[in-house]
Amino acid sequence: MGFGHGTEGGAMEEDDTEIQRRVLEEAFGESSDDDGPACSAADPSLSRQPIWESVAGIKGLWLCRDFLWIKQQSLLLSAIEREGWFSDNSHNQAMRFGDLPEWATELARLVREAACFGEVSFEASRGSNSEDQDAEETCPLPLNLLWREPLFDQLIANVYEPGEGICAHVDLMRFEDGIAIVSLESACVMHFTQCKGGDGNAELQGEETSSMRIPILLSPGSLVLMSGEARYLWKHEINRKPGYQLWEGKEIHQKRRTSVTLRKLCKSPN
Ligand SMILES: O=C(O)CCC(=O)C(=O)O
Ligand SMILES: [Fe+2]
Repeated sequence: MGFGHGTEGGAMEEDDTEIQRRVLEEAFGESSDDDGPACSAADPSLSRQPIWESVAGIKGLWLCRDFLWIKQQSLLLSAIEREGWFSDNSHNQAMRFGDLPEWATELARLVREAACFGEVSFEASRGSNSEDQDAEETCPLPLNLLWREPLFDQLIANVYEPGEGICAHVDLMRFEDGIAIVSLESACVMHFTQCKGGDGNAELQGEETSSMRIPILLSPGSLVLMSGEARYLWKHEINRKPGYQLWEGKEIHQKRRTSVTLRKLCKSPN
């Protein structure tokens, strides 16, 4: 397991990989080989509880700011670098389907663990109307999604240079509900805009309802989970044109940003 899986030989390389493996075990805890749920209330690998915030006004949108520690963030980044997807600077996006690299499987395990064990902070989620919250909304992922196998079987890694973003979209309908986005390197603002009519049409690029536009700050190491309305009835976008990356009244200094999106493909009809 782990984010380090060098392919080249050499004592140095092996040492590095071994160190990375040990660091990961300390940082992430050993992964479970059990067939059943990988975590329980007594899981000894749990050394801290991530805090989840729901996003006011958007059902099914959850943010975990402290998902990855700094050390974990750099291990994840180096695992992505080792893939060599972006080494010649000619690509800024890579996709994988089916069997994911080991580090992505580990990341998916951490997403599940965080959703299982994380604590919902109603204070941090302030602004959301607690009366509107039903029982399902106290878990960042509905249980039927949380325990599906595999949790994810598709990944996209995106690298954004300053000024680059992603235009408003709803993820394709060929992906199931329950999407995770992990942010690395630098912060950005992601905006959510409600889809007109809310019929969840594939790849909506169309009209929006009035001015419902909700920003969330994606800091490095954070995790976003989208399900239900957030996944189907809201578009998300990252606009890094000058003037759009404002947080608490201040323009965010733009640097390179890397993200990993994890999704699950819908079963194809036989
Ligand atoms: O890079 C991100 O944070 C979002 C990526 C995304 O929305 C997508 O690939 O569908
Ligand atoms: Fe997306």
